[in-house]
Amino acid sequence: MTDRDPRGGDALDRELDEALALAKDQGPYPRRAETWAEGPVHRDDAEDAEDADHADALGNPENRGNPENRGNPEKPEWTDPWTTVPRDRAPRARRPSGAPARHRPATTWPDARAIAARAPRKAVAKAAPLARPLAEALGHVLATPLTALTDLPSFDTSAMDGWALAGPGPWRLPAGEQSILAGHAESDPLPDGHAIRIATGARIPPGATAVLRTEHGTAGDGWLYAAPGHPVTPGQDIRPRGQECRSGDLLLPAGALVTPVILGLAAAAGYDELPTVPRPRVEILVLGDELLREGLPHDGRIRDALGPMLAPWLRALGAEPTVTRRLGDDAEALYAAVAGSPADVVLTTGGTAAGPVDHVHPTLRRLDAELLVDGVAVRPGHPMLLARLAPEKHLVGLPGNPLAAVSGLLTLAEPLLRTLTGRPAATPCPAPLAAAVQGHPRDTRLVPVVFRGDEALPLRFNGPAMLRGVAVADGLAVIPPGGAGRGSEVEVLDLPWSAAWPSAAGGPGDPAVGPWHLL
Ligand SMILES: Nc1nc2c(c(=O)[nH]1)N[C@H]1C(S)=C(S)[C@@H](COP(=O)(O)OP(=O)(O)OC[C@H]3O[C@@H](n4cnc5c(N)ncnc54)[C@H](O)[C@@H]3O)O[C@H]1N2
Ligand code: MOO
Repeated sequence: MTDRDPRGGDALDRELDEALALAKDQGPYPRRAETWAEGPVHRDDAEDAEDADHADALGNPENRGNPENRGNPEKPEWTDPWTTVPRDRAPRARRPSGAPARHRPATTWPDARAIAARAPRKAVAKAAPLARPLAEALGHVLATPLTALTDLPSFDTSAMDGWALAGPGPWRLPAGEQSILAGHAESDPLPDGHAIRIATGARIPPGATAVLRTEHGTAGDGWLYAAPGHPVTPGQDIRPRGQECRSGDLLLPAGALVTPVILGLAAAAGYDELPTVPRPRVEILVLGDELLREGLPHDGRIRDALGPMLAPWLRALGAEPTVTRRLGDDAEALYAAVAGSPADVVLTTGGTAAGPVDHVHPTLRRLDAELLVDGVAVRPGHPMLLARLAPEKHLVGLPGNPLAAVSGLLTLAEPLLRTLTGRPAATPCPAPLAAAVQGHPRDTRLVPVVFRGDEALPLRFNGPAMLRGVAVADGLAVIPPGGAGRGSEVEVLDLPWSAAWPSAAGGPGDPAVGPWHLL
């Protein structure tokens, strides 16, 4: 960090000292040294100016800030990506005049995730497992490893419709229309040189050495002949007992999130119910007087984009969203809701910054909460926070801008819930970038991408207030401070449903794809 900072190490060291002194002065809030550990990053005028310079370098034809440059690709229009005020009218610093400076060093993005992952002192996963019928287990987390209760297949099985045969041909067929069908009990042994009709999934009779597919054999006059070009090899088209697993084999580790496929596998392996982790309960508090629950935006009011999105997303992370409450900008209502919440995790949206109706910090102070993360060096979403309200009760404060809230969800809520549910971290999934991505000088960026072949293609509509890019994304690329060139390998955070999108998004003509610019 120091290397990249144009102000030099001494200035930064001084700032860190100031920040630490300030932290001590602030008493119990924040109480954790972790919050300050990764200085010296804090918002100040100099950094605001850097943001502005950075935005200059990007250029942004999406932006209609400067009418002089409209439509001129050589001279991109400029706006401060955070305030969207054109440069000629933008103040150099975003801090409201007269407002006290908030010198809180942001936690680095990797540290923020690590802090969130180790925040719970006692994983909910350690509680006694709940046995759930398969029909109710979807989306829950396995409390114990899933071991096979049977061999699979549980008997030697015909893989094709045709004839079961014993030894080399031609083969004698039984008189009449005898067939062995799926579900039949074990049939009589098949003598050498004999064959019998068999269906896919039926038990192979004792003595049979292979299956000949219907289309590869000719039957007539009580004899079966293999068609020319289709010699029979021993074992062909027989699925031997235990081919997929033996009884007692480990099929899945504890901590796996139960998907539709896992329900199928568990049923095949003999389960009627699954041992699941009790889900951490999450209460969602949506803040903002401006938010509408229905209809079109009007009179400066906008639709609540987060209320509908968060509960299903949390469920996909193995949590139990108990209720979504819209509290407006009412400090007392927020205090009462957080103080009285019986949930394991309270998730707030909006109100994390320093505006006149941003009540999250004051509420946490009032509750004497332990602030574990107070701002993260990530774009979008830097005002996100994580607090401990009680030994086993946490609050994740998501910023109000919708993509910033997604960033907070992936940065803080996902690791916290992962630990609470006893799930392992996903294996990092690096992919080469299909286009260069401009970075923030010192913050990590999370940018929606789609996979095209092996490459991650950055999407447009990636501004903090936009969901249009992430709505069609396969994941969010983690762009390190300073940016990443075309072809450079970056981590891509998966979205729980990304497999549903491979061909739907990013095709020719999809406006979500390029030309790519940071918004
Ligand atoms: N002085 C500063 N102001 C701001 C800073 C800063 O560092 N200093 N950071 C900016 C950034 S970045 C973000 S992100 C926001 C975060 O603000 P809050 O968490 O306090 O969120 P709000 O002010 O309540 O809302 C921000 C924005 O998002 C809209 N919003 C809120 N909730 C929803 C929702 N459920 N659905 C759709 N849109 C929502 C809200 O109307 C605002 O437009 O602060 C910046 N300011
Ligand atoms: O605009 Mo803010 O970066 O967190 O969304």
